[in-house]
Amino acid sequence: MTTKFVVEGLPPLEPIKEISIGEIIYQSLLTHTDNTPAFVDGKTGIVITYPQLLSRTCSLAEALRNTGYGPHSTILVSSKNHVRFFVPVVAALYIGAKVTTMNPNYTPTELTHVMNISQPNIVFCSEDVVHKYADLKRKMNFIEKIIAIDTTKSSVEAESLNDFIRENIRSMVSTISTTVVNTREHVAFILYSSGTTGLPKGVMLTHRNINAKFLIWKDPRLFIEKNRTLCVLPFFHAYGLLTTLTALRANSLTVFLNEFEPEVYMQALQDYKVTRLYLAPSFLLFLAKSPLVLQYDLSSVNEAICGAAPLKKSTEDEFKRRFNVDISQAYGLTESTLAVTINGKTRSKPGSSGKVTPYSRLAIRDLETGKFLGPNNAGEICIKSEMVMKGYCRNPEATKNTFNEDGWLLTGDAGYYDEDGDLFVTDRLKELIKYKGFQVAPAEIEAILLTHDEIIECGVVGMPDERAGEVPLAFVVKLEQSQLTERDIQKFVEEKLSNQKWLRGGVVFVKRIPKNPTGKILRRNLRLMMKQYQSKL
Ligand SMILES: Nc1ncnc2c1ncn2[C@@H]1O[C@H](COP(=O)(O)OP(=O)(O)OP(=O)(O)O)[C@@H](O)[C@H]1O
Ligand SMILES: O=C(O)[C@H]1CSC(c2nc3ccc(O)cc3s2)=N1
Ligand SMILES: [Mg+2]
Repeated sequence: MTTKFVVEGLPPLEPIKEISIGEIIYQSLLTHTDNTPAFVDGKTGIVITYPQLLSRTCSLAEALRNTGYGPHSTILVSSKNHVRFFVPVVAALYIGAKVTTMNPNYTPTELTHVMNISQPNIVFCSEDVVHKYADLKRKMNFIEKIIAIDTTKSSVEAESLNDFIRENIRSMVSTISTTVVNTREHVAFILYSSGTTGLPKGVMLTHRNINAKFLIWKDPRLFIEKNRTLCVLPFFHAYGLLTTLTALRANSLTVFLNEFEPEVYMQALQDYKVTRLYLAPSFLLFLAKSPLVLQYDLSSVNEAICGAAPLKKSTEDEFKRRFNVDISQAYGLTESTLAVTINGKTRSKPGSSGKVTPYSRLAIRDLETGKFLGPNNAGEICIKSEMVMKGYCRNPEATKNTFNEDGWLLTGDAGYYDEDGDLFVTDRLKELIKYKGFQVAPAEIEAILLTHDEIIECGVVGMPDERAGEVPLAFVVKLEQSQLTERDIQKFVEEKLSNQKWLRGGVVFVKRIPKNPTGKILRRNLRLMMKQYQSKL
């Protein structure tokens, strides 16, 4: 296999050590003796300090060991963002248990799908979803115990976290001997991809994957290490989980919110003099456009990090005018422990997702021949990295289909890199619309629709058509008072895009576009809406 047309990552500053992330986090918590907060609930002001976090995680780890849990176990954390969310996460990592997380808003059907993948032995959840897991426990014999993390009251179905710890150790401890693991093989996390295209898959990330991520976040060429972070992203998704775990390792402050309430978000940003914002395009759009933002002091912010989906250049420019901060765009997947390219402090080009990170390599593969292409040629983005997953949990078939014969991760995304090695992500291959042999990118039509003043949100999918194969169909959320018609919108697109991209499938006006917690369009849900629309044609 030629190494020609492979983009090497930034040379690493240090080698990846063979120590568990439980030990790495434990060592950094030990150094943090002053009574400063690790987590603050941005809405209630409730705090857990670093010394409290150290004693709770060590005590819970001991209690888990005393009840038979260890490197053979899988521990589930399923809760809305909470000041104690990371207590079971870190305690599990100390004892070498695998950590899996799930969206507490999942329906029983969705939970059944993901539970059968990771098969957790013990569930740490918020009190409001104990009943869901108690129902599942009656059907799934691998679930042994349920512990509620946000209450002091135990119930028949779930012990409180404090009761579980108190009943299983003699006294609180603030030291632990963490379990030694084979960091290249031992799974640290089983995390679910966003379920944008198909049903979520259980991505297995090893301790070595996470170690590499920690080192990248420590890299002064890319990020400012010490920070005060505001995170409204869900801790149960890779983005919120891994970036917050990195903040813990760096002994930084994480101010979190449970949901995105604009006034609360802005007040927290100002009150806690937040320096780093983790964003997805939908939040960034609000910060760039909303008049509310201008009523607050934004001067503390010196880093804005955005990934997950394409970010329009105009939005990036508007944000920069307001915050006077360059956005660090990043590209990655759950399967690559998130970002493998980062447009970090050494900012390269607007609209680019930046340069390849240390410990990673990137190539662009021709869709027909599979051969790697040179600069400014679009094709499938392929990744090799110390951060690439071990595989999909209990899904060897999907794992095999996700790598090529040389072990490159096939991302399913289309893009190109320029002569400086800066990556530009153009679309997702799985979503391309096939109109008479043309490949039409939904994101391109969506970007045009969003330039219309009366269109708030939109999502484009390919509708089956016996003559053309597929035709673009747009779901549109328009301003309440807008008189826009289907034909107006079709003409708007016809004036701006070439023939194959016209909305021959039509336009459907809807109240909202289905999105996942990081603001990505759930196209498989759009396809279900399309089927309902088609049945009425
Ligand atoms: N900077 C970016 N620009 C464009 N797209 C991005 C960017 N960062 C991430 N993405 C998109 O997000 C995807 C990775 O997201 P994630 O792993 O959360 O799940 P998903 O791929 O959206 O869902 P699923 O794999 O379950 O269908 C990438 O494959 C890419 O399509
Ligand atoms: O890992 C990082 O460095 C941070 C910087 S921004 C980023 C993101 N990558 C993805 C990939 C998929 C997704 O659904 C969200 C994000 S945010 N990760
Ligand atoms: Mg994916």
